[in-house]
Amino acid sequence: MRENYMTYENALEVLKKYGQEHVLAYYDELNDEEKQSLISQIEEIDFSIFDVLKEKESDGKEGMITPTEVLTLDTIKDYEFAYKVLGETAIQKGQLALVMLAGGQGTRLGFDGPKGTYNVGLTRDLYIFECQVKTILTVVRTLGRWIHLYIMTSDKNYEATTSFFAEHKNFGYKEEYLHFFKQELVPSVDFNGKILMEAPSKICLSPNGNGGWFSSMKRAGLVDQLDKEGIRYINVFAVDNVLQKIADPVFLGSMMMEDYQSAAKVVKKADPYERVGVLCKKDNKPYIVEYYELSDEMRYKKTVMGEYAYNYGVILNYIFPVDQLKVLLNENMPLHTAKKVIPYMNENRELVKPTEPNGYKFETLALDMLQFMNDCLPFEVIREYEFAPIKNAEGVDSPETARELLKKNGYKL
Ligand SMILES: CC(=O)N[C@H]1[C@@H](OP(=O)(O)O)O[C@H](CO)[C@@H](O)[C@@H]1O
Repeated sequence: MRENYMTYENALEVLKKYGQEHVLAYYDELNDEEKQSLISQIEEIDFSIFDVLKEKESDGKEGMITPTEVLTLDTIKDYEFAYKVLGETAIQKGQLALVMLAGGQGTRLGFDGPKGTYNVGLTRDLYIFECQVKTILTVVRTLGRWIHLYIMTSDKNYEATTSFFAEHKNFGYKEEYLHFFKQELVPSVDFNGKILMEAPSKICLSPNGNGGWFSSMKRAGLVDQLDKEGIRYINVFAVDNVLQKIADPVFLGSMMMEDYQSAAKVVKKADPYERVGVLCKKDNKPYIVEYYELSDEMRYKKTVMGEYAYNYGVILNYIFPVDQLKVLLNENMPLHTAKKVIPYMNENRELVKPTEPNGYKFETLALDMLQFMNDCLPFEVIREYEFAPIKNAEGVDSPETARELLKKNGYKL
């Protein structure tokens, strides 16, 4: 068991600050191991959510949403060579690192285990993690330079993920360029904002959403490593899109040449209902409206040319300069709350499984990072070449649709 860095006094102090001392109510009755475990959980908590909650109550101001210009396929083609040279040079200098968001549990996919360990092959094994690593290896081999790859897992799937990589010899990726870190946890609270407990030594915790990836890197001590290595840009991407280009020099070069503070790969939406976040502007700053928050008014709005005004969706593949990400560490990311059924311990120390929602779970979303950047370059990609997400067990965005696209791109399944 690892050493605790936080003491009981430290823990009590933080909890008091947020009116949550009840978390330590049974501390004296716990054995040493339980005591240590409870303090560790408190240490892992991202308490800033309570600050955001307070702000949320007081603000509620809405901004003005407008469409955004996109760097379209045609323009990219015209400048491709120049973008590529610039991007390749930066990668060869070791200025780019990669972050794979692999904390999800694959619930929609109905798959038990880290999503990246899902086997999409038919007659041979082809794991989602393998697809991503192979894509990166192509760039590594072409440019003759290893690229640091950071993989974010949840607390729950950390062991399963690291041992899966070890079992498969990292799919050929050089060990010293491969790093794993855990996503921070946030406590679930009741409707009065009090942290729920599962047992006297166990807080109800859940992962803090994919928006916390950089603060989780910071907490894991990896931001210092970025600085030491002279890494200036981070390409962050979702584990589930098996066709995406990662460490794409053209994408990186376009952001550098056009001098943007962030860049997002986008596709033309397949239809107004496609479940992708829509890239637009809010009060002239980059903004993404997630699909479940998109109003019909925005969904069907047309331009004077008769096209959908909000026609580009993000594929969850972004580049951010490290110095901008550091600035963001001082900001409170917007918090998305969901009412959930959360099993909890009552006053009699019994575990209760409610039938109705009894509290809130919190998440920050990666797409919310964009609004803290002054600008964002929307970079269009061809969906048939770069967008094959595996999210659902069947139907759209399923293993079946991904396989079709993989085959079209020359993969042997
Ligand atoms: C919070 C977040 O980043 N959501 C992303 C993500 O959606 P999920 O349905 O949460 O997997 O991937 C989509 C692309 O596959 C992207 O369009 C959307 O914005």
